[in-house]
Amino acid sequence: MRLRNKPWAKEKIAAYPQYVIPHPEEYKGRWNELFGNDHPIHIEIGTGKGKFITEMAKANPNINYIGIELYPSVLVSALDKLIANELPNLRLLNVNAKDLPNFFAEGEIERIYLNFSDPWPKKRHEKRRLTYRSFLELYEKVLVDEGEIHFKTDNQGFFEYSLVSFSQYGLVLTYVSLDLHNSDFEGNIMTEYEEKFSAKGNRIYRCEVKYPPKQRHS
Ligand SMILES: C[S@@+](CC[C@H](N)C(=O)[O-])C[C@H]1O[C@@H](n2cnc3c(N)ncnc32)[C@H](O)[C@@H]1O
Repeated sequence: MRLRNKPWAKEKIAAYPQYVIPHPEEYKGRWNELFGNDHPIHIEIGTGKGKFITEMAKANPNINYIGIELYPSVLVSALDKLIANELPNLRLLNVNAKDLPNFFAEGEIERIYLNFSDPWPKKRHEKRRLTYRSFLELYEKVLVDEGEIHFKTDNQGFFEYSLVSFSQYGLVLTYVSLDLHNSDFEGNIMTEYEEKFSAKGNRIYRCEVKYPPKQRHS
């Protein structure tokens, strides 16, 4: 995707190492030193242009947020929002989620947000879906005991697939809405894709799942 890898985007990201952390592996196990506190860390995978994570960070100063996005040309919009807001509890990473355990220690993350992840509808692309089993394994490596995934999408097929994938992995469903914008869920923060799809009249699906307690060794 040449369009998504424009050099100007990489240059802009490189100019703000205080916001888009250039070598995140150096902070593995000590992200709270970077934030300067022991607040819980929530990450969004596929943060896109950053509306959700920026608004979440503004609304919840006692939670540290990290937005993870693969494409520099998309992440620059999230960076612009962070520059404009100077939020001490938000940082961005220009990395691939498949490398998460290189950047975070076991139990370092409390919650993962997956918002409007690419559905990859073709069966042969199943392994690329961010709710595929191998990703659930990666998330488990970095999450706290009984860590959570909060997931929303407008794609019914992808939502149903993800519920099955979560269940087969042993995750416990703690919340589900089959029509988020017509539910009693309070405090929803819309993402860029959510605004676009709901304006078209698409229904939004949302769920929360948590990992079962980790095995304790005596
Ligand atoms: C459909 S967009 C949704 C963006 C945003 N969450 C929203 O709701 O507006 C999905 C985003 O996930 C990013 N993405 C997909 N796979 C990823 C991965 N393995 N690691 C990091 N980002 C990824 C894509 O580059 C894209 O920006």
